[in-house]
Amino acid sequence: MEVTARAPGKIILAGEHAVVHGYTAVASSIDLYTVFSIRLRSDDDTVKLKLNDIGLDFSWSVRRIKEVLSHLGSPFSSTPTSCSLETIKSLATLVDEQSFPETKIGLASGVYAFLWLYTSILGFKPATVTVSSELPVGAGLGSSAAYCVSLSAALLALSDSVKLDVSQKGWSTFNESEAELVNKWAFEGEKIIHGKPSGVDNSVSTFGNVIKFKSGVMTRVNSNMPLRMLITNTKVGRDTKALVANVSARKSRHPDAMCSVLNAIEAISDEWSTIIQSHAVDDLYLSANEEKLGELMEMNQGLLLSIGVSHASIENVLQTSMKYKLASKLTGAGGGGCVLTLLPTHISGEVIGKLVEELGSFGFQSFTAGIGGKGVQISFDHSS
Ligand SMILES: Nc1ncnc2c1ncn2[C@@H]1O[C@H](COP(=O)(O)OP(=O)(O)OP(=O)(O)O)[C@@H](O)[C@H]1O
Ligand SMILES: C[C@@](O)(CCO)CC(=O)[O-]
Ligand SMILES: [Mg+2]
Repeated sequence: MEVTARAPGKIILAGEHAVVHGYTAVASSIDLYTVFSIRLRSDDDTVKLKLNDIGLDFSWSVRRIKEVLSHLGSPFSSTPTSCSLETIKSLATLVDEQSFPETKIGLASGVYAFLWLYTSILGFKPATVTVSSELPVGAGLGSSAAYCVSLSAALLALSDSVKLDVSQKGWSTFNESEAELVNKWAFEGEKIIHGKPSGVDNSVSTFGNVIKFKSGVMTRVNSNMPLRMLITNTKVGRDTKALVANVSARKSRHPDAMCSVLNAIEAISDEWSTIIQSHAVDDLYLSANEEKLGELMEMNQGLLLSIGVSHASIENVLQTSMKYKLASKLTGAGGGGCVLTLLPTHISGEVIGKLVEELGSFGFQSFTAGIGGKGVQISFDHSS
């Protein structure tokens, strides 16, 4: 039997970085998914990992993984546990033995997260594991969270901690407490990749839709607005862990100024969630609200610039969209990656086409995605 789990990426509508420091953010899932498939094997004694998006394959013998990790007493699938620094060093040994290419070394933490979640949840069972994603990796759309959530979901589906109806056909969802367990394990994986994640990305990937997130607590937001965003990938590579660490360093150098900025960001997030929950009584009301959201995005972007996470490529997208009187902000950790441009209902397809073309002339890639769909889902294939 093969188990497949898929988890969505996300956009942060307001509040990235501030949320790491206990201030509110608002985020939404998007209909682009990361998919993990796991097939347990009895004919082989290896754990094989195929990372299709980054073109890397790994194969560890179960004996070797046990040698390095069995003292930890795994599996402990019902008790999400943090990976210690010492264990990360052991995981690095397992990865180094497979001669990780130097040029892709930034991606190694994802493999550490895989090994940690795999052995903690399933123990030492041979399997072939494959991942592929519709999300750009490391571009602000929550690829790391979608990776950790879909992996945790597939592993838990094979563990004793979750009892699913494996005869179900097609995609099915977890119940609330199972989803909570998936989310907690995914957070442990995110910690290995990010260093200090707030938990917003794994929560929105697990539960889907629009959420508000503050100090580790998620609140569902019932959005009543037809939101449309153009997502532009500047294709400038960046690393969430480094950007989050830089903001923390700036906060310790300028605690008062940073506190004011982060409070201002929280006010923007709160206003965002109030506006999208309100019911538009007519077109005039809707376009007034769209205008307000555009202004909030401009203000949020200005504050993100002030905390040092914008980038020349992001500013380029802002300037270009401004020519079309459209508001934009970075999404996710910034430093490159993706930018959101609000597409109000009145804007014509022709204008959007021109903007996309102009952004394309800089080498950027723009696309739209469905906003606010389902969270993590699971399916079982008995055909082999
Ligand atoms: N499909 C994938 N295959 C392999 N590794 C992945 C995949 N998706 C994510 N990763 C891991 O996640 C890391 C990227 O995470 P990072 O947090 O830097 O960016 P992001 O999650 O896309 O953006 P943000 O956190 O700003 O939303 C990669 O370096 C890799 O370790
Ligand atoms: C930059 C950040 O706020 C959002 C990344 O999508 C980090 C986090 O919340 O973990
Ligand atoms: Mg991430």
